[in-house]
Amino acid sequence: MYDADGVRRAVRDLLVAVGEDPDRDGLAGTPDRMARAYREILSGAEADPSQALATTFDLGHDEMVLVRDIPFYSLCEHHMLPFFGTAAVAYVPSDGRVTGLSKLARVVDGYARRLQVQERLTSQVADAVDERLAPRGVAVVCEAEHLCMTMRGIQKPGSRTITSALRGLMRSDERTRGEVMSLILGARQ
Ligand SMILES: Nc1nc2c(ncn2[C@@H]2O[C@H](COP(=O)(O)OP(=O)(O)OP(=O)(O)O)[C@@H](O)[C@H]2O)c(=O)[nH]1
Ligand SMILES: [Zn+2]
Repeated sequence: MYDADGVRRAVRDLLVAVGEDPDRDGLAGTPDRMARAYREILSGAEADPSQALATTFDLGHDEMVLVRDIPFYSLCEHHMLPFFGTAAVAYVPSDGRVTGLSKLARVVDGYARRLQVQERLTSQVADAVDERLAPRGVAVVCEAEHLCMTMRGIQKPGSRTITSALRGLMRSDERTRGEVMSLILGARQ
């Protein structure tokens, strides 16, 4: 349960702990701003993002559907610093049962808006599509920059992490896997 008052208090304490004056002009509203910002950024934690996939329809389409270049923003659970990039979600419908294209982006958003690691984000999206649509195969690929690796620590700006989660046909059938991976990764610079 998100506790906005608790976040305000904690941010005020944090400002003091880092040697700031929480009452100075620029900072007076910061605890409240951060409480509102975190409510938004972490809003996926209290949701079941897979519900977005409850709406399905029968289009009689049995070939692969791929939505790629879906931007996402998340917070790494180790440092609470942003990691952000793009996700691609592909599936091969069974019985022509498909979902709205925007719903795939909603699922990515929902699982990104919580304290995360990139691997879990990737597999949660794949599992949600797998469970809700019961497709013949699912592939999810996320590519992201982690600020904990670029603005601090090892400081490797420009380094990108790619994670994938494959289910069903996308995992077991070499040709399908090759096709989806080249569609997802092929056009990248
Ligand atoms: N596997 C994985 N690791 C992540 C992710 N986000 C951050 N990390 C890593 O989590 C690790 C935490 O390592 P620790 O040694 O506990 O923390 P640290 O001392 O801050 O580590 P450094 O970042 O190496 O300075 C680091 O190697 C991060 O790069 C993620 O999404 N997936
Ligand atoms: Zn981190």
